[in-house]
Amino acid sequence: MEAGEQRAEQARVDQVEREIKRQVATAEQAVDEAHQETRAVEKNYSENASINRYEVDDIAESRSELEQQRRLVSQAAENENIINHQLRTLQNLQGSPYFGRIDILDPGEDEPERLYIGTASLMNSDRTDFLIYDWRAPISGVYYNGTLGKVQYETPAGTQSTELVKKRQFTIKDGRITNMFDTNETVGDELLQAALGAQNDQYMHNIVATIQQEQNNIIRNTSSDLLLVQGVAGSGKTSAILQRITYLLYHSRADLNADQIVLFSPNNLFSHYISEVLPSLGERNMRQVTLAGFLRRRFEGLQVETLFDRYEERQSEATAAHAAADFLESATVMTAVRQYVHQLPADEVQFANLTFNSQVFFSADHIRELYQGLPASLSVADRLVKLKNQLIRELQHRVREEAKKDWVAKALDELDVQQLHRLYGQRSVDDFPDEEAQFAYLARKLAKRRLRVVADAIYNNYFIDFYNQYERFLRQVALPQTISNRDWIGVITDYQNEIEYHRIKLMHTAPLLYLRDLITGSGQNRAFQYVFIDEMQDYPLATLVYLRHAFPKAKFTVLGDSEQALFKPLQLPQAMLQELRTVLDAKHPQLIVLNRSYRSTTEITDFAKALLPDGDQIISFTRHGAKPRLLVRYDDAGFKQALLENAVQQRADHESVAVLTKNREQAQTIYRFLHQHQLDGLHLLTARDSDLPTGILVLPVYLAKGLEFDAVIAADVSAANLTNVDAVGMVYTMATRAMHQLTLLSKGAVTPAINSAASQQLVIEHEFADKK
Ligand SMILES: Nc1ncnc2c1ncn2[C@@H]1O[C@H](COP(=O)(O)OP(=O)(O)OP(=O)(O)O)[C@@H](O)[C@H]1O
Repeated sequence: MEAGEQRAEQARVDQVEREIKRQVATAEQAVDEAHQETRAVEKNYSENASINRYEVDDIAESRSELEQQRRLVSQAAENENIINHQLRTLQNLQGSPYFGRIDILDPGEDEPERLYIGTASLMNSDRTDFLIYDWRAPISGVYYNGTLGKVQYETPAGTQSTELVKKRQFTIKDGRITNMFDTNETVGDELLQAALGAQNDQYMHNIVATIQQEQNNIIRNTSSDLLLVQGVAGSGKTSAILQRITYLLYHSRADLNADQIVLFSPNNLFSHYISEVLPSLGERNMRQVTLAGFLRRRFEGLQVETLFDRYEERQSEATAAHAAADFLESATVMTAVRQYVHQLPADEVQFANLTFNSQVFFSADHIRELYQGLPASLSVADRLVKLKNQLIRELQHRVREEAKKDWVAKALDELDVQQLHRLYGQRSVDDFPDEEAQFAYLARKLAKRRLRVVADAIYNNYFIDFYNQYERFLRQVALPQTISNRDWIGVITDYQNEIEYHRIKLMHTAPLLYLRDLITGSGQNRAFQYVFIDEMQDYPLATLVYLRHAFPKAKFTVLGDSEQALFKPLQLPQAMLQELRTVLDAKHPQLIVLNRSYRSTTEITDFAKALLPDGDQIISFTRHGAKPRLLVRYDDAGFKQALLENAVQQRADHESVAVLTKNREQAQTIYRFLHQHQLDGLHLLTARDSDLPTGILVLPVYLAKGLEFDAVIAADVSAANLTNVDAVGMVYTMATRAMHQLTLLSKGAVTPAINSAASQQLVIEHEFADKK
């Protein structure tokens, strides 16, 4: 490119940088002012709120004044938030204001228009012109999708046409253009190379400057209610959905906010790993939850087995147990639940006593009688609503009776002045004709307050024993032939025992929750508009059916890589789409397949793809590094020595080195061993951890899902250690976590999962004990 051209572009960058600086200064001042305003109204509010309300003559008036002040506080805080957000967005632009330029010639125009594209929009000082267009603006779609010539792009007003006459890409660092070129492709590999080589911390980066065309299709898809993304490891699935979230938030600002989006992420570490992406784009984070967290909230009081616990257990379980789990995790079992609830006879409902002060308040028999008195033509859920209303009416009656009892008079006597005032609520002494009326009022209020626990219990459906109900379901469900009656009895007994100890296995969670929700007609959240599920290959179908039920209004974006399935056999994307389409009841499903892998060097990807029977479809990105190494040691001491040497060596070269193991126990053993040698920055990561430090991290492979590290040491890939059918998925997942360097360690003969084609991609080193 001509030097003059670069000078002209640099001059523009300088001008834009000056404008950003000016706007940052204005925004900083506005932030200060807004902050002071918030402090002032807060101070006013807290001073007034702390006045003892009972000393104020007119309580009602003081309340409404306080309410008004509270509103002022929240308005001021909201205003401060908005200005802060604007400041952050401007600061993010500083130093690297844009990365692309498109010149477009609209129909009927003589001169092309020049548009610059960055992470956010920026207007000039008199707000007449865009200096930068947000990458999510409709016209920016042309940058990612279009090659030169006639192009179309989507806008809220419909499809528009234009002509793309130039596409230019920039790398701008600290306000200097370090690289710029014109291109006809989506985003040049050169830029991508630079971006991938520059990952230098433990956080995921936003990929906005280098989004690839097929990723762009994921990001800008607004028409599908089920978007299934099947992508090989490191193909940018997670990156693409994070960009998609910011895109959706940008486009539906008026009717979508971050609280209406939920991302199911594979583990707590992952949340930390991606936490920087959205803020770097000026967006608030969506809600994030792990499956374990979601279930924990729905099973309060029970300890729910996690995916990881299940995985650990499955390694040691007999195959008979697998058949039962497979059934309980299938969509079939969910259909059976639906049918069971639909036909649930009144005498089959497992009612429970409602108690108050350890005494039966409403007996199960009484509740059943009420239920049986309701029209059988109603659905179970509708009948329950009516039953609850009846119970509430009875409770009100009981409150009146209870108010006459001695315990109430006694409790009233014991109240201090403040408590008494609170009991009066809106009323005052003068509102009552005589003392008797006053006492009756207070007694009723007190009784009502004490009996609120019963009201809550009614409201929360505590009068049905769902654990028993589910057991009844299990006892009558039609079993597939793969499960013998004897094994099934074992499953039920195990379930009962677990409940006894306040625990529940993961395989029971979806059918049990579904059963509970269908009976009570609850558990659905209609506010959520988008549900994202990452690493979907680890989600049982039954769980997906349940999530569809729990978020009935949401569009689903489901991402996965069946090759990384640590828990189940491989499935083809098309078959998966069909299956999901049914279970998620989707009207406009779409499948997008990503075959290009960006994370790892060509050498690592070539090894990983050779592991898979259909690995040919994986396209490695051309970024070269050292060949992966396989070190085979035939005794424990040699193995440990190799591990230690490698960990130290890799750490000298890299920020993050992960030692990945098959399970928790092996991670602990390795950690203890390395710990004895006092390695710098050594960490053992567990399912509870949510911080992802740099250094040498020892963790089981399932906790590394979705993450990436500069260097990976896979320990141990011996045949003795990796015997299961899922050994291939395991080695594949371990290998594809590495960005730059991969070392495999084997104690003894190597697992057959590393076949001869894969072995050819390795530098192999054997060392026998007697050689040393
Ligand atoms: N268009 C892109 N531009 C720059 N970097 C990219 C791009 N796409 C992906 N990457 C990088 O490739 C790496 C892998 O991306 P990501 O984690 O999104 O892949 P994934 O498909 O979710 O992987 P996995 O399934 O293995 O967890 C990340 O470092 C990401 O920043």
